[in-house]
Amino acid sequence: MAAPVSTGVTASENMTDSANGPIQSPVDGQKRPQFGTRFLTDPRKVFQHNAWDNVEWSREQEEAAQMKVQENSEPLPPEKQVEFDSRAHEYWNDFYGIHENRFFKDRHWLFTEFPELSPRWKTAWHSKEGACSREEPAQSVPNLAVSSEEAPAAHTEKADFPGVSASYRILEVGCGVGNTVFPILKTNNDPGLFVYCCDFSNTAIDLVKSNPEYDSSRCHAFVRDLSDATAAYPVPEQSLDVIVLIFVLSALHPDKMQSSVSSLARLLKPGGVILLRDYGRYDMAQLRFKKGRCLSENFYVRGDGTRVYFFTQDELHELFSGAGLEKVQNLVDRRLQVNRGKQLTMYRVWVQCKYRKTLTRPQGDAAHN
Ligand SMILES: C[S@@+](CC[C@H](N)C(=O)[O-])C[C@H]1O[C@@H](n2cnc3c(N)ncnc32)[C@H](O)[C@@H]1O
Repeated sequence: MAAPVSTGVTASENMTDSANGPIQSPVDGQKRPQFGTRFLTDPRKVFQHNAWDNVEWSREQEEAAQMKVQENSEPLPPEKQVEFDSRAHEYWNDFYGIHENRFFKDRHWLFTEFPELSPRWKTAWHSKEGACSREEPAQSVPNLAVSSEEAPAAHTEKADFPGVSASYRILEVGCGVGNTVFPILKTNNDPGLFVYCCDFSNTAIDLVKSNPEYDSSRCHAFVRDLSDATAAYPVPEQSLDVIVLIFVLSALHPDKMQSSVSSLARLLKPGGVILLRDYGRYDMAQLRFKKGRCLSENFYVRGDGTRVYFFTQDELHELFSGAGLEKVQNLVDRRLQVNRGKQLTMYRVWVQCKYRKTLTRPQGDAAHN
């Protein structure tokens, strides 16, 4: 079944439901309790529901997608590429100027998929598989990560460090207007929590700061270009427990992804994790790009000037392991969305990753054995 084709894709069309579709996949043996309830076993019944979980792709479907991408892989000329790169933040400013905070919806899946954002979560390293343990309450878990006091203040003076007394620090990069940040602040009432969030769109950050739920005693929003690996963050290296990347890495030029991920990895405490959810290869949004929108392989510019890359699991693994992080989770989430009225089928593909900074265990610490 072919994905529907539209003309003149803009960020708003292209990203509809991108982050809101429930996630299901039993990949990696991870238990994912909320999702995975509806499987399409009889293709004749496809229009009986709005969505199907964990959809298998046939080889023919994969090959057809590959061919469609191939047909539309002629890159735009270099001067256009440079313009889209140098003015990237302006295109996003325009996007938020138009949509303000009405576009991206809050995510109900956030805490089931990423319990690291929930209250009482601590970076824990003692589960048998070596993966983060979501069940362990904070009190029973040795917090092996270095504290902010011990962490080297590489980029910032301690006096300038918002949230210096916090015991759990989350940074969201590419936070937009706060559709992840505000649910975290609302749901996670841990008094030790501090949330940093940044975006290179100053329009988006102004909207975050003007939100009545913005509380500067618990949160610090700032403008920052992720792709500028030399620019400073207002936190010391090795001071963050969690970094969240939701549909943002895909907006960067592929050449800048590795240095960007590596600069983020330096901010993580040993034991800290990067959580990512982003577009997967052959997602409907990729297949519906028209000719003349391709920038380089699997990288496109939308009608409104914003850009998007479509990842494979392997590429993300390379990026995170290239930054010295180890895999906790790397899965692909394939979902079939159905427009019953128009009898359209839409194959969505997302990738979800958790990568952590290896813990360097202090010598002679029995708690770690
Ligand atoms: C698809 S939106 C996702 C927004 C938000 N994470 C969400 O899911 O609601 C991508 C966001 O990344 C931001 N962004 C794109 N490139 C960026 C960069 N180089 N540095 C920082 N933010 C960037 C955009 O301004 C936009 O807010």
